[in-house]
Amino acid sequence: FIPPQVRRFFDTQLETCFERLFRAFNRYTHMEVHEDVQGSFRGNQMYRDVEMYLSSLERINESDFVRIQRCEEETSVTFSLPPEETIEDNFMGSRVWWTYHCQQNQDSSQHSFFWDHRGRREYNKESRSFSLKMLRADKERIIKPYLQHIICASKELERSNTQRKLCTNDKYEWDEVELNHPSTFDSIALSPDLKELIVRDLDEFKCGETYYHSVGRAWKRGYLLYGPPGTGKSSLIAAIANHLNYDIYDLELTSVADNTQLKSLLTRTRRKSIIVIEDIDCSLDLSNRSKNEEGSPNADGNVNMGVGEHKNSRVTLSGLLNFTDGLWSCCGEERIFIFTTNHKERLDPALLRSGRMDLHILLSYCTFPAFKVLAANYLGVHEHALYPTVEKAMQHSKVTPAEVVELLLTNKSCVQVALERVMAALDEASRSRKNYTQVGIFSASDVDSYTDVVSAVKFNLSDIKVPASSELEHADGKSAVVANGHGNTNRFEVSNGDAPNTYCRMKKPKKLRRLLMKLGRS
Ligand SMILES: Nc1ncnc2c1ncn2[C@@H]1O[C@H](COP(=O)(O)OP(=O)(O)OP(=O)(O)O)[C@@H](O)[C@H]1O
Ligand SMILES: [Mg+2]
Repeated sequence: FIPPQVRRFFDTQLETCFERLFRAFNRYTHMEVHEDVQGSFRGNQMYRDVEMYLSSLERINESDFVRIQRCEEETSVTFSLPPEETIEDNFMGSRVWWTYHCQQNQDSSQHSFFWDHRGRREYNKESRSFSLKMLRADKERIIKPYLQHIICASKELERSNTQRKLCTNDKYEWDEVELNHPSTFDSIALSPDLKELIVRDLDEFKCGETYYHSVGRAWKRGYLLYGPPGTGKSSLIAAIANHLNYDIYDLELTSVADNTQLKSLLTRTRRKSIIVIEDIDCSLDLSNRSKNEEGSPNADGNVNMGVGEHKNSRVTLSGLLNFTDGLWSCCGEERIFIFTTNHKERLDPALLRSGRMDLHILLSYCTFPAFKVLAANYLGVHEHALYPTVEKAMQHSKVTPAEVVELLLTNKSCVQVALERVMAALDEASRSRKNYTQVGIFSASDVDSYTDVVSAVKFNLSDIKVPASSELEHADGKSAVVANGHGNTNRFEVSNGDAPNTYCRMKKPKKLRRLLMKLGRS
């Protein structure tokens, strides 16, 4: 007998009342994440994030019911929830529960569709969703950071599932190959303190997004790796890339024509990447910013900054500085710059300052702890009767890890022989260090390549600058001889256009002088 309008009014009122009553007693709140989004072909990204995040939770393995799947070409299996199963998660001290729902769509007009890999329209006959349950009291505090945490975790998981790249530049383009370098922090021989320092620094950097932004800095870090050849600089770069799961951009500065090209290349690097410039002192004349900026105009009115064999390159030091810590450094986030060199003293202080090269890492000759790592990796031995002798020899003598590796590798079938070979190499190195002096010969014809020493020789003999710890032995307006005390070759060669600087090791400097005079005459 009640008219429908009145009934409807009471119905809704009653419903609202019951709802309020029910909510007042319900401690939990629920949220839903559906796979499909109306009007979007690409579906709900948050659904995919949740799906990936939940499959990574360790607790999923402990569930009574789980789905196991493996895609073609994948080596690992993934776990997921079957319909109506619930999994618990903890975040910021609170518990939350996720349940997976899957319903058959009865009405075909409700079928959403997606495009398959052949570009065909496929219909979803199921509607899938996750529901999230948490305490009402926790909602305001945790919901935003929790969802953000899921997004970050799923991005990281997606990234770790995709193949990393090693890219190198060809003028404006990056060419990519798969990065499969096996070097890791376990395989690389470094002193334990140094290893710990680097790993800690990398981990802090990786989790430092909020911190970097809060202090107003671009989220990037610079490392300078320096030291003699064969001490593991390139291997360390690969280990860093493997540790962080980043791509490597190996920037070949000598094939970059100018700063515009450099800008174009660097702005097209992806985030989570390491930008490497190997042997930076050889890539370009980066020793002096003021000298570069005042470079002499060439025929087409441009300033030619390159030297020696790289005359075509017009990348300037300031162009590079701008990217490493300047206005352009904020283009692209989460990037690490790594420069390597065998001669740190040749680099401009502007390049070395904190903010550009934040950490200067010296990779030097093999120390005993580093040797033990190599011996464990290559020979599988952790202790040996010869170890104390090797340790003692290493305090007085220098061999590079590359030399040690070679000896261990070629004698891996017999530990005793391998260790004896290493001892012999140490012995040889210590004897030759006592007897020889290394000299560098710089020819006047190579005035472009070795500007500091050579142009001084050519133009003003009294102005010759030699690197610290080196000694000028001889200068005659055509060539200069500089001795620096540690040698790595016992050949004697006279420099020419193809070999602009040549080092030789001589037992008797007097004999060298006589030889030079003879060469001068001929
Ligand atoms: N610290 C190290 N730990 C393990 N292996 C090393 C180490 N240093 C060198 N090696 C071995 O020696 C070889 C040469 O090392 P790497 O190319 O990393 O040296 P580098 O310092 O980059 O030399 P260069 O200055 O000539 O480029 C590598 O194949 C690697 O196996
Ligand atoms: Mg190298």
